[in-house]
Amino acid sequence: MSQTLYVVKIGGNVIDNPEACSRFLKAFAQLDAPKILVHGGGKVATQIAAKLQIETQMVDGRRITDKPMLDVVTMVYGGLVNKNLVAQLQAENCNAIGLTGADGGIIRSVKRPVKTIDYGFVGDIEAVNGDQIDAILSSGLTPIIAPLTYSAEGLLLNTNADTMASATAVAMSEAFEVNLIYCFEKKGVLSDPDNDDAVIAKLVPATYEEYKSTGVINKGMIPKLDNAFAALNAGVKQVTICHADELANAVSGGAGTAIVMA
Ligand SMILES: Nc1ncnc2c1ncn2[C@@H]1O[C@H](COP(=O)(O)OP(=O)(O)O)[C@@H](O)[C@H]1O
Ligand SMILES: CC(=O)N[C@@H](CCC(=O)OP(=O)(O)O)C(=O)O
Repeated sequence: MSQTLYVVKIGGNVIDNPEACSRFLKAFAQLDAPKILVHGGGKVATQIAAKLQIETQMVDGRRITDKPMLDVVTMVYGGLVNKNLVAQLQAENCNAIGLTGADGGIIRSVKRPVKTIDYGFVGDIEAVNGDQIDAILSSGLTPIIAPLTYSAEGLLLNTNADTMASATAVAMSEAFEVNLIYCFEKKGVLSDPDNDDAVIAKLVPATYEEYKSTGVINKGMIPKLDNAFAALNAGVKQVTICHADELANAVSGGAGTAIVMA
């Protein structure tokens, strides 16, 4: 049996809350196996853009990224957020290395083609270099990956962090038993949006479709679950969606929502 690898994604609402983020990083640092952190930061990007009088426009959970917005997300994701996470992890004795998808050529994408909507500088992932990530892990480092990728033409592209986590988990499942954990500010996928304790313990595709059609599952949870099921279908061993405070329990299936095929 191959070794366990944790691929953990942390969302923008937690990153924006210093106390919650610090508790999460402590728990992440203590995971006792090779691990990768993929982070978002959408909320911080929106705040900084507003300060610069750049308006944010989201379509289907994706940010319309023109050149000024690309500059903002590059500074925020690749700089401000990524480097602060790395510094805090160093203090927790986790030897983190901050990377975008362009660093080491780890995640390449293609600029999203213009159909009805022009998303601008947004990338759709084409390839993840699992061997390069494996080499970084083998040197004892923990990659902290920002939601930016690069194209063959040399563009830097804004890329959804949930998708980056899923694609990374899939690529790494050739060499590891990958446990993919999406951490955010709720206890899991809820069967009642008004009740924060109504956590679905196990979510199968049929129930997902039903909750989607009735609107119980909506907004950002839809692409997150599409990414979760895609990862499971492509060889990732375990996928969980949980509260950022419950990472330690979620790795063993003791918290959050387990995403399962049956
Ligand atoms: N059934 C549901 N259970 C939990 N969250 C849901 C549900 N339906 C929609 N959501 C929304 O999905 C959001 C998570 O998606 P998103 O904002 O993309 O996450 P992240 O912070 O990880 O980037 C939650 O903040 C919540 O408002
Ligand atoms: C193309 C696109 O939409 N990229 C996302 C990347 C950040 C992200 O995914 O952050 P969260 O996980 O905090 O939502 C964005 O700019 O919002």
